Amino acid sequence: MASVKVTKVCCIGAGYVGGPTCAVIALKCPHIQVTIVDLNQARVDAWNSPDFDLPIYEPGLVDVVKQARGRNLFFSTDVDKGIQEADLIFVSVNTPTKKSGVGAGFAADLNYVELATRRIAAVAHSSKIVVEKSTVPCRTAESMRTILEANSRPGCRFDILSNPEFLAEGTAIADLFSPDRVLIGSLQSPEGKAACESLAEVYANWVPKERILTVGLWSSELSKLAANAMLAQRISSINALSAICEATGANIDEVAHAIGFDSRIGPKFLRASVGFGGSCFQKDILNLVYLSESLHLPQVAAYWRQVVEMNEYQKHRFSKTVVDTLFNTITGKHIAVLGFAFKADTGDTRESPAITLVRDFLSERAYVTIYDPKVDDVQIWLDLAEACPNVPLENIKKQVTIARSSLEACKNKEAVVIATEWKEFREIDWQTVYEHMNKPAFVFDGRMIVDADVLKKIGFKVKVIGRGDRL
Ligand SMILES: NC(=O)C1=CN([C@@H]2O[C@H](COP(=O)(O)OP(=O)(O)OC[C@H]3O[C@@H](n4cnc5c(N)ncnc54)[C@H](O)[C@@H]3O)[C@@H](O)[C@H]2O)C=CC1
Ligand SMILES: O=C(O)[C@H]1O[C@H](OP(=O)(O)OP(=O)(O)OC[C@H]2O[C@@H](n3ccc(=O)[nH]c3=O)[C@H](O)[C@@H]2O)[C@H](O)[C@@H](O)[C@@H]1O
Repeated sequence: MASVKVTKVCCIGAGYVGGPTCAVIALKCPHIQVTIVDLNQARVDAWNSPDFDLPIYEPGLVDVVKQARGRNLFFSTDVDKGIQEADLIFVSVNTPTKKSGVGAGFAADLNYVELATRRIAAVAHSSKIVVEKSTVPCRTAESMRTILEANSRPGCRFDILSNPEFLAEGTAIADLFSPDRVLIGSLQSPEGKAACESLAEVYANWVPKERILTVGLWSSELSKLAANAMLAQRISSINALSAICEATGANIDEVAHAIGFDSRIGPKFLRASVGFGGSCFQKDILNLVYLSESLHLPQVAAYWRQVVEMNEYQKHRFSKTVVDTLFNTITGKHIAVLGFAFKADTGDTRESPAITLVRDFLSERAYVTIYDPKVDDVQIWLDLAEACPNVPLENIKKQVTIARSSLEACKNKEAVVIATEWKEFREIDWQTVYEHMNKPAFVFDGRMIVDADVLKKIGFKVKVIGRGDRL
C-alpha cells in the first residue's frame, strides 16, 4: 500500500510539546501547512501575539515562530476546521495523573485524549492519520482506534500512529532540530506501515533516516514511559548516593565523574540535585507503576515506585538540612529561595522541587523570599496556593514575598537556598550578597553551582548537596 504525502498537519494542543514540535515541523517543511489548535483562547492569543510574547519560554523558540508564523504555521482556536483540513493530526494534549476515581494518584487521566479523539471522529469528513504525541499508557492507541472506527463517517479511514516526544524543556528547540531518535509506532498491517512511512517522510526533511525508528504501536508507547523511568531512575540513584556522600565526607561530583567514565554508565544525567521536577518524570513513573499493578506485577511496581519515593526523600532531606543547620529552627527566620522553575531555561514550575522546599519552610513558619528570572508572580501564587490547600492565600502572602533580583531576595536574610541552576546564579556577586545578609550567613546549594571554598573565604557557612564537608 502506498503512503500518503502529507501536505496539511493539524496539532491539537498548543502546549510545551505541541507548540515547539509543530513549529519546528513548519520551519523544516515549508511545503507543509501546519495549524496548531487549542481550546485555550489566551494561549492561542499569546502564540499569535504581534510582539512574539509566546506562552512558553524556550530558548530559540521565538526565532522559529518568527520565521514560520503566517507563512505555513498558524495558531487557532478553531479545532474543527483544523481537523477537517488536515491529512495528519497530532494529538498533543495534556495527560496528567488522575486526581480521583480508579487509579487516582497513579494512572494517567486520558480524558483530554479521549475528548480530542471524539472530536476528530465527530467532525472529520475525509481519511486521516492520527498521531498520538501525548505520553500515554500502553494500548491507548487501541482505545483511540476503537473510538474513531465506531464514530467515523462512511469512506473515512483512520490510521493511528504512536510518535512519543523526547524533547526536554529548556533545550526543546535544539532537541527537535537534532533528535537522538524519532520513534514511530504503528500497526504492522500494510495500512499501518504506509501511515508510518507518511510520517517518517515528514521527519526525513531534516532528521537523518537512521535516526527514525519504526516499531510496533505498543513498543512505542512503552518506550516513552521506559525512557523517562530510566532517566529519573539515574537521578534517584545519584541522589541516593548524595545522601551517603553527605554522611561520609565523600563528594558526589567526584563520584559521578568517576562512575561516568565507565563507558557502560556514561557521564550524562548524573547531577545530584534537590530532586527532579517537571511535568513528566513523576507522572510517567506513576503511570508505569499503575500499569505494572494492573498486570499483576507487584514487584515491578514496587521497584519503579521507589524511584519516586527516593525523589520525595531527597527534597525533604534537603529542607531538613536547612532546618538542622539553622540551629534546629527556622521559625521567624528569613530565607531567600533562588529559582522556582523545575530546571534552568524554562518558566515551567510543574512539580518543581522549589515548591516542596517553600512549603516545608512555610510549615516551619519561616519567612521566604523567592526570585526566579522567568516565572511569573501569578504562577508562584497559584503553585503555593495549590501546595498549601489549607492555608488561605492572604496568609501565604504574609510569609512569602517575591523579589526582582538575587541581591534583592538575599538582603537581610539568614540563609540563601539555591533551588534552580539558572546561569545567572552562577554569576552572583557573593561578596556583595554577604555584606547585605544577616550573620551568620548561610548558603544551601541544591544544584551544585557555587564554589564553596570561595564562599567560605568570604565568610559564608555553606552546604552543597552531596558534599560531606564541614560548614
Ligand atoms: N512538557 C514536556 O516537556 C513534554 C511533555 N510530553 C507529553 O506531551 C503531552 C502534552 O504535554 P504539554 O505540552 O506539556 O501539556 P500542556 O498542558 O502544556 O499543553 C496541552 C494543551 O492541550 C490543550 N487541550 C487539551 N484538550 C484539548 C482539546 N480537546 N482540544 C484542544 N486543545 C486541548 C490544553 O488547553 C493545553 O494548552 C503530555 O502527554 C506530556 O506527558 C512529552 C514530552 C515532553
Ligand atoms: O517526557 C517529558 O516530559 C520529558 O521529560 C524529561 O525532560 P524535562 O522534564 O523537560 O527535563 P530534564 O532535563 O529531563 O530534567 C528533569 C528534572 O530532572 C532534574 N535533573 C536532570 C538531570 C540530572 O542529572 N539531575 C537532575 O536533577 C532537572 O533539574 C529537572 O528537575 C526528559 O529528559 C525528556 O526526554 C522527556 O521528553
